[in-house]
Amino acid sequence: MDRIAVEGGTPLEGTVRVHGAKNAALPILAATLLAEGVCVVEDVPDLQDIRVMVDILRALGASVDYSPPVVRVDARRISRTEVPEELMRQMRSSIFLMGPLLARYCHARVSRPGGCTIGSRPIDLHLKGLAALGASIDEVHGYIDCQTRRLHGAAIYLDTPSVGATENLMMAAVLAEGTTVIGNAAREPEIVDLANFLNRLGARVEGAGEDTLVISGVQGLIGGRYAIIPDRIVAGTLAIAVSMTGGDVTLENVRPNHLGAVLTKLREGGVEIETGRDIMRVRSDGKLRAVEQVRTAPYPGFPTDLQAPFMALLSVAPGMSIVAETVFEERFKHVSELCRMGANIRVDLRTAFVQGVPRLTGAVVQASDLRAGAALVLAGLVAEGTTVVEQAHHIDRGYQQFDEMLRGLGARVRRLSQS
Ligand SMILES: CC(=O)N[C@H]1[C@@H](OP(=O)(O)OP(=O)(O)OC[C@H]2O[C@@H](n3ccc(=O)[nH]c3=O)[C@H](O)[C@@H]2O)O[C@H](CO)[C@@H](O)[C@@H]1O
Ligand SMILES: C=C(OP(=O)(O)O)C(=O)O
Repeated sequence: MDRIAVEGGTPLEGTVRVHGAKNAALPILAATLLAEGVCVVEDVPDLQDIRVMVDILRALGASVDYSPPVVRVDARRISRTEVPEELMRQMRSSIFLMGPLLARYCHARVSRPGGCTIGSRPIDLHLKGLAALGASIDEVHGYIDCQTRRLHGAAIYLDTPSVGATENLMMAAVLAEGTTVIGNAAREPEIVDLANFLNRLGARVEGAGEDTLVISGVQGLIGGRYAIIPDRIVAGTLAIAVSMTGGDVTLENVRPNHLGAVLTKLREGGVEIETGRDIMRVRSDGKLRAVEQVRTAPYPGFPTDLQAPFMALLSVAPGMSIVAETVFEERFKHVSELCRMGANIRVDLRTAFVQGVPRLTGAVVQASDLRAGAALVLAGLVAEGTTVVEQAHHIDRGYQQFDEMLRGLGARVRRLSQS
């Protein structure tokens, strides 16, 4: 298992291009199954989860040419509608195969998906929504078997604005007979990206980015070419890193308007940020202020995926900051590791009280999941001495060559590979 070693104390300087968004690319690659022609998807990041999605598409019989950052999928000769269990288990996004397989082939057999262990992560909203669209669903021996004669439009209300359920149901509804209305839909930029991709192929999805989606089913989708949006979580992580270390970094290929809540909190913490349409400059002298309250929430709220990296920042911001995690019930696993590095954080249920300390000290710490791992690398960038982040494979699920990206900005970061 790889580890990442970080020597703290170097300000970050320079320019970096942010790669395409993992959380947009994954559902879009699943959606290529819906097309009757070839799809070419550009700016797909080179990440472990993407490789798993490519393996799944190939296992189903699609012909996939994967030359990062471009993926070409020809799904005209699908031979199988069951996703192999060993691939299902490797990531949460394997659940995205359900909607497209059902819509196009009237059958899908999957097991429960894997993914970051940040809470119980049920899939009840996916299953309830698919049932409303006309799927009959049986769950036995750990497998979920769904079939239908043809999906039909329905009025669906999501009890919580689940990103994954919104995407799965959108993909199922584009080929359903009639109109589907999804109420309390998620509004994340990745939802808009998926809707834009589907519409490029001839689907009729309206309202993406708002809380009600209206999807008018069509007979079939054609192929097409599409470029994925920049990864707002990678951009946010880098902006937080610069804010902590001090320095001056220009991020290219970003959409600052996707980062509203994060930029507000960084400015509150004393960081200077200039934004253009797809560029952002972050400047900091490394002297941060505590922020009163960070509360994660569905978009446009503060993203739960940046809660851990932001907590690394707050752990060295003088004063008391309060962080409330409202999206996932077990997303504080980085706290014990930050405390191992000298942070002063107390957790009460889903609220963390962070008392900023003057300095962190390097230690051997464990990445429990993707964003927790990134947070520990960020903490290492400002810690005295050496930090070794174990289980670095979690970080590779969401950041393309994170160590190299940071080295390019002057950080002293090394990957220690173990066979
Ligand atoms: C691949 C991808 O895009 N992953 C993102 C996606 O995950 P994911 O799509 O899994 O997250 P959801 O938006 O579905 O989850 C939000 C909340 O809804 C609950 N829930 C979800 C589905 C369901 O059927 N029932 C239910 O109760 C979850 O337990 C959680 O508490 O959105 C999360 C929230 O922004 C991000 O942290 C993940 O990075
Ligand atoms: C939780 C995440 O990913 P996933 O939903 O794929 O587990 C994430 O990207 O932070």
